[in-house]
Amino acid sequence: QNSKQLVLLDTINDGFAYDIRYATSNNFLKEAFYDCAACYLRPEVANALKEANHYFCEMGYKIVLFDCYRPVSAQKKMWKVFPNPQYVANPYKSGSVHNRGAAVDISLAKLDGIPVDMGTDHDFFGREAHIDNTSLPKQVLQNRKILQDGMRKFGFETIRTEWWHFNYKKNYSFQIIDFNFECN
Ligand SMILES: C[C@@H](N)C(=O)N[C@H](C)C(=O)O
Ligand SMILES: [Zn+2]
Repeated sequence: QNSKQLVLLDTINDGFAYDIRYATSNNFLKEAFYDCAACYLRPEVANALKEANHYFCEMGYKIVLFDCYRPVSAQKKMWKVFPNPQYVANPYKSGSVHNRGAAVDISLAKLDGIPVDMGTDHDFFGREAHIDNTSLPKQVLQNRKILQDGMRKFGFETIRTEWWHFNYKKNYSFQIIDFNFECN
């Protein structure tokens, strides 16, 4: 049942760059807690993201994926380390839109792979990552605007505290999915 609710993004489109942080130790838990670097999403979310990537590609960028569907067990691990609902959704309340296969953590890179400067790294939990923080270099503000404007065109919404996080429009009305990554 669950595997039908989610699709692997690379079976829909191969134009994305992958940097799935929770499959590596380069994340705020400092340990890999995904079995593989996969991006699972609900089909309608995957299709919207494909359209967004096409739009960015025409502008000379591609989407870099940091996180897509996130198992509830992973959300609980995060909450144990950093129980601050401004930055990590509480798995014991409504949970995260990632747990519903309808949120992504992303950035942009140029088509040659050079990362675009967004001012902080993924999962920098502080004021510099907030999208209403205008005390940042002009180029960073411009880069974030390109990302946000592009994503909004395809049905994605921002959250105030994380420039990298986007919820697909129906967000919390999607059911939580309990699924473990299928890895080759
Ligand atoms: C943990 C961070 N990458 C993230 O996705 N935060 C939001 C608020 C979430 O947990 O849904
Ligand atoms: Zn997120």
